[in-house]
Amino acid sequence: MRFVPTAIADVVIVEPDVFGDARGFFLETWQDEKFRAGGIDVAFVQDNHSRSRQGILRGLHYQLTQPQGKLVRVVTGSVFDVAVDLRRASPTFGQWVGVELSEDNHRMLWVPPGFAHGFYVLSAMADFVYKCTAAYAPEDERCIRWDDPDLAIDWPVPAHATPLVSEKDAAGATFGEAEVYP
Ligand SMILES: Cc1cn([C@H]2C[C@H](O)[C@@H](COP(=O)(O)OP(=O)(O)O[C@H]3O[C@@H](C)C(=O)[C@@H](O)[C@H]3O)O2)c(=O)[nH]c1=O
Repeated sequence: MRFVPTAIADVVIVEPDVFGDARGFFLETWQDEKFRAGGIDVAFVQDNHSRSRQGILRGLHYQLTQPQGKLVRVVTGSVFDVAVDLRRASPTFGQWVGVELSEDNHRMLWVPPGFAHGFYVLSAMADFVYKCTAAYAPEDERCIRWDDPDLAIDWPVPAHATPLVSEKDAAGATFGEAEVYP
């Protein structure tokens, strides 16, 4: 299990050991002691699974007073996954990291509390699964537009294509007007 730092401290790529054999493969997706040793010392209270078609973009989501840390991965297909630092006191406030997660690279991304999160589906279909450190609280949920010009996220969207987003996500706030963390 490797814990690979990203350009934003606290956002970590996790590369599990994948044990392939004649039957297929085996990997650990969570192991308390190993993740703690890797700096991810948290307790999870909810697991989620979403399925999306190619071109779908979900995000950028966060919960304001009940922030969720998320350990995210892809079990079918591939996505471009993004975490945005919304901690005003952070030296990387307003910066983002993007990582391709796929069924082939088996990578996970640790998105700590204090970040907005979203992903764009690169494959025909993607099954996205993740663990959360706080329960879903719809009244606490906030959304920043994926294409906010100040964030300037370099989504790998093909020329002349526009990501497909939910009505809720299309109505997201700008980064400038969004409520953020201290
Ligand atoms: C997120 C969530 C949604 N739902 C319901 C509400 C709604 O009817 C339906 C779809 O919800 P949404 O449109 O918010 O789903 P979705 O756009 O997939 O929301 C997710 O996006 C990614 C990027 C994240 O980071 C997650 O934390 C979460 O916000 O599922 C739950 O019951 N529990 C949950 O934890």
